[in-house]
Amino acid sequence: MANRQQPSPMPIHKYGRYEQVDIPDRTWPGKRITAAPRWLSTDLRDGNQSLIDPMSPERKRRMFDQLVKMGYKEIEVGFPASGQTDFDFVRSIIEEEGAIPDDVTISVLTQAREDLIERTVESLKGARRATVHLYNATAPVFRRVVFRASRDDIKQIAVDGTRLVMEYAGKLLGPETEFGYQYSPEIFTDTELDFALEVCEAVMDVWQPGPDREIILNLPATVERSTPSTHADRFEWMHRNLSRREYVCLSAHPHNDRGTAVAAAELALMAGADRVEGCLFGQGERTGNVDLVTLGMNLFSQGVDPQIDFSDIDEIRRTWEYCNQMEVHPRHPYVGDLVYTSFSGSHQDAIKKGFDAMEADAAARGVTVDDIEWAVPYLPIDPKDVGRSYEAVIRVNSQSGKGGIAYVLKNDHKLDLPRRMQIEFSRIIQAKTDAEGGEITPKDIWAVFQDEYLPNPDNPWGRIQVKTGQSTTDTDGVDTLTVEATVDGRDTVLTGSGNGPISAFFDALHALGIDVRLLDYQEHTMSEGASAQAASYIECAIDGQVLWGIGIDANTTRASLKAVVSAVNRAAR
Ligand SMILES: CC(=O)SCCNC(=O)CCNC(=O)[C@H](O)C(C)(C)COP(=O)(O)OP(=O)(O)OC[C@H]1O[C@@H](n2cnc3c(N)ncnc32)[C@H](O)[C@@H]1OP(=O)(O)O
Ligand SMILES: CC(C)C(=O)C(=O)O
Ligand SMILES: [Mg+2]
Repeated sequence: MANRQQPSPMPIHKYGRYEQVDIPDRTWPGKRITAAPRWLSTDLRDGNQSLIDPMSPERKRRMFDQLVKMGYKEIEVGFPASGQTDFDFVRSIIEEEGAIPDDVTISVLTQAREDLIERTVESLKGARRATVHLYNATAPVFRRVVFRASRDDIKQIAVDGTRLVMEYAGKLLGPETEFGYQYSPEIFTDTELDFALEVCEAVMDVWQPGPDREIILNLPATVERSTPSTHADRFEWMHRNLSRREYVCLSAHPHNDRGTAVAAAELALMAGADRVEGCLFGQGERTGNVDLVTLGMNLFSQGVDPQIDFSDIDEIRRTWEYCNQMEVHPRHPYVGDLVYTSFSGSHQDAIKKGFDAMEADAAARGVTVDDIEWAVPYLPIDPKDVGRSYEAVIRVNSQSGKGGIAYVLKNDHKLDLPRRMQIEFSRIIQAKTDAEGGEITPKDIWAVFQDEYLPNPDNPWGRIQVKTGQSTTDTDGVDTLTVEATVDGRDTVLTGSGNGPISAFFDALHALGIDVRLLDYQEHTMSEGASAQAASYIECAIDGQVLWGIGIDANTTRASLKAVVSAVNRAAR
């Protein structure tokens, strides 16, 4: 197979490759995620620190309440030593009775510097459950460029930091606080694995994890620099090699620099991680942290409970947009304006068939569509489950086909057009979208449909308007029909006979010189109850043309006569 790509002028010599992990008996590729991990939202820390205008206390509070409402039990609420705003925010939620539910742990981040650690621990006084999260970068470039220090010096920063956290927690926090500890070897993804392990072990030697004394070891992809598979290999390696593993909560913190943070988080879970840190809608430094909404919804779409409530995704999004002063992209998974919308014909056709099949399957089993497995093509989840309506599912433009248009008519107007009529009407819409470009709204589709097939009260047209019709059947089964109508503007009484009302009407129309032959006829009720309307569809050959007509009436005979008139009027239009 030929590949005609040519070398580019890009300066590729500037970049090295990431290290692969020698782990030939890796197990993660065969694993599945069958339960939700522990989640930590870092919207108020990693998310907040990357905003042009960090959240005001009021915005922070809105975001915090939203996260609690959704069900997050671990929330990183800030970097209290960064300044008064974060410190005061942490104090405000601790001091306000009931602001932090008893089962929610708040967490705060600090560098491994004594003055910062003291201030950080101080911010947590009186908290019910709190974790201090300490980090220092461990990767070679950071050792050389940022800290200008050896491996041992870097390990010592982590060890000393851990000891200081414990000392200040002992001094400043009372017994009312269930105190936890988290350590992150920042830039884990570029750190030599043996060194990352060495630092984590040294930190554990200080913290002494054991029964009822876990340690959270968070291995951040501070800058995402490898494929998700290598990220997973690194997690599996740490998972296998860490001592005291049963007391370690192994946590992933993927960033999205290569656009694969979600995959990296999922593969890390398959490789042994217990917990994921991220932000709603992928907010965070540079390209963002891993998107907690996508991760949670990915689980949901596989029938795994994310243990987070996404049922009103638009409310979550509105709060997020207000707090971050940013907008969610229209293509953002599960939430963007366009993600449950299909414009293209073959997609719309499949979606319509999918909805129809769901209804039929549910009816056959005597249950509702919500009781059976979701199986609508092109829609990975039921939009209703996140509070979206079906209205936007199908939108029509020049890329659309009959299925989409038929879906709009069925969904909005309860008209289930026969297949050949769908084709006929879609050509009419196609001509309009080709001529005018852009999207045609459901309202416009309906206006075109009414004008084309139904007596349009705003713009009446056509040779014939039926007023009343009466048929009688004699003992031989011959129907005689009398129709009061306006023909070419004059009131007229038409009569005819045949083996049913439709053929009797055709007979009457022959008297006007109209040659009609029936090709197909279908009808259905549009609603239930006393005021139920019926829709009749008729396909006729009229003076050499093949055309559809539709009639809507509470009486099925009148509906069929109107359908004939619709087709006849169209033939003469
Ligand atoms: C990957 C991440 O997201 S990490 C979190 C990053 N978030 C933030 O930084 C937001 C909050 N930070 C801040 O407000 C400020 O950085 C402060 C108040 C904490 C500290 O400010 P400053 O005292 O001015 O220090 P600055 O931020 O410039 O830090 C640089 C110094 O800290 C050292 N340092 C950086 N990280 C760490 C660490 N984790 N532990 C110990 N020392 C560290 C650097 O080597 C440098 O030291 P040097 O001055 O001796 O060269
Ligand atoms: C502080 C750490 C966990 C971090 O945000 C990162 O490394 O990305
Ligand atoms: Mg981060």
